[in-house]
Amino acid sequence: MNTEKKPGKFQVIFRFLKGSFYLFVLSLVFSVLFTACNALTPQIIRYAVDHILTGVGDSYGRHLLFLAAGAVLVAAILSGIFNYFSKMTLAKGSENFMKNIRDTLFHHIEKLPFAWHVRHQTGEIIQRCTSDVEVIRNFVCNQMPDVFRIVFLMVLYLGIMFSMNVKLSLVAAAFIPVIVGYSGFFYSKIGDRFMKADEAEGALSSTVQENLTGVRVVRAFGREKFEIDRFDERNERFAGLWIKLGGIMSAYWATGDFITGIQILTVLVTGTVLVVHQELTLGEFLAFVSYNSSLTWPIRSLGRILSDMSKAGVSVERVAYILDAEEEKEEGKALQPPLDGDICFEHVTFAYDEEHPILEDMSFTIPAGSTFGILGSTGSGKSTLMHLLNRLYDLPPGNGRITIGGVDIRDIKREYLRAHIGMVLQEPFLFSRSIGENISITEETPHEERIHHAAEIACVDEAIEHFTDGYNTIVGERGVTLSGGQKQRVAIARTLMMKAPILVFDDSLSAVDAETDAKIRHALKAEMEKATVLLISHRINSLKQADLILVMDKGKICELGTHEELISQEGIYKDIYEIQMNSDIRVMEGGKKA
Ligand SMILES: Nc1ncnc2c1ncn2[C@@H]1O[C@H](COP(=O)(O)OP(=O)(O)OP(=O)(O)O)[C@@H](O)[C@H]1O
Repeated sequence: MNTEKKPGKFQVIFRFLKGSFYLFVLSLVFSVLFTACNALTPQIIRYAVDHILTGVGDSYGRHLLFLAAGAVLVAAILSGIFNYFSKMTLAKGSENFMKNIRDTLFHHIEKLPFAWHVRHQTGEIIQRCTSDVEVIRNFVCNQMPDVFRIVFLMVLYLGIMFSMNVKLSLVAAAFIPVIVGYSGFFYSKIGDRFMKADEAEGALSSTVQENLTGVRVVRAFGREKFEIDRFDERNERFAGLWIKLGGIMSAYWATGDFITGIQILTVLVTGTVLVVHQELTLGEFLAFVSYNSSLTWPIRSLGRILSDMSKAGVSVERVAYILDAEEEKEEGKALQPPLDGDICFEHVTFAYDEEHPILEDMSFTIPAGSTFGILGSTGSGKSTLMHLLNRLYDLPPGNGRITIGGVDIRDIKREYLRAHIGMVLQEPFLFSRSIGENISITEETPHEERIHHAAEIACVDEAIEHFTDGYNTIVGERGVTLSGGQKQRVAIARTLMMKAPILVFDDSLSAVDAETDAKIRHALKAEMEKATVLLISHRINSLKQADLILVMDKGKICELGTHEELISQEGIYKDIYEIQMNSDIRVMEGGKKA
């Protein structure tokens, strides 16, 4: 059990502030200076009204007026400069902060075990890495500095206001808890509605995404009307939720404006009375009104920011969930032995979860340099054997062992093991890059000749040269669409580039016609003479040249032998052989008649 104490929410955030914390501090210092400069202007106005206005007719008065105008100008220039540096350092700090989060998340996700990726939906992970990270960015880079700035502004302005007139300040300040409380309460109540609208947006965009990626299925099954109706229904729900929200928000703004209006009105009336009673000078009154109106917007937004900030906690938890997931650890001896020996499965028993055993007590040996065929019904556990061989999953202690050249693979460094086992999967994944880049993905310095040679062995060179851009043709959404068979062959070429001593073909020729399949296998055998080849296939024709063939069913070994041995005895292999031979004959006869 992991006894390490999990970091608290703020610790999670602080680790990303490394290297940029000083920028946030600088930004706050500039923001303080900016606010202080802004606070000067009403004081200059106050002085001008109380001391200059009466004597502006004489030259001394005019001199003072110019000084006051100059002071306002200097305050405006300084405030502009401080504002610029405050925003600039904040932007720099924010980008560094975001870069740190993105780097950490991506590097961490790359190192998470395969099982973790299987258990989690890609969409969910992407949402945590985008939307939740955005909420955290907003919290750290906007909301926290805003709260600091607003609180400082309130303390400074209220301090100045109280120093001018306590009575009027008490009247103005009495409204602050009402305004902050009102917007805070409102946003905390409306939060659920925003969440529902966000979910509706998610549902709407996933409908669009599914339809774009699954356009062929939609057309082939004539589901356009159904999909359009589904989209319309979701679109309507989404629009409905936002219209309702729009109504509620309008009421909120109107009520907020009303409360603020009442506050300004009260300050105006009280201030006028105080001026009339000579408890306040005209200049002080004007400065007071100016400070009061400068406080209105920040105070109104404070409640919203505070209530929004509570959402960041959930997002931090969602991102921390990914960061807390344990990376793949090397627990064995991390050896790097030569991998050209026999591969032995010894009493291998395995289950992905406790309830469903997948492999049961499987023991067999794959002689070094041989071609080893595996046949079995779907779901019988063939790919699982390969997951174990590649250490995508480790065999728990007591569940048997797998050795290569006598070394338990749990003691072989994962990275090394995987770099020496070339895997070609049934549904290969190609990156949205050029075909050449896809083939040479494992090469530090791609070599054109080697790329072409690998493509030739995989029988895909002609097809590639047929494209206008040849090996520079981009694969995927931005480029050409390769057929299933072409993709499989590009993936084979990619694996051949590894020059791995062990090659696994997991039903990876299923989309290739029988003739090309045979051609590829012969070329492969000639090229990779010494390699141990594991060939998983449903086609007897592909398997029959193998040195040994393992037949499995429901996670158990049923038969093991050469093609000749297996067809000379009753069993699954012979049954499948006969079915496939008969259907081949029927196809040939059909062809002749036609
Ligand atoms: N990562 C996984 N997590 C949980 N269960 C899995 C996982 N991979 C496969 N299984 C389950 O294990 C069983 C064996 O799957 P496996 O892919 O090994 O079969 P297979 O013989 O290769 O099938 P096919 O010929 O259809 O590819 C199946 O029931 C499958 O649902």
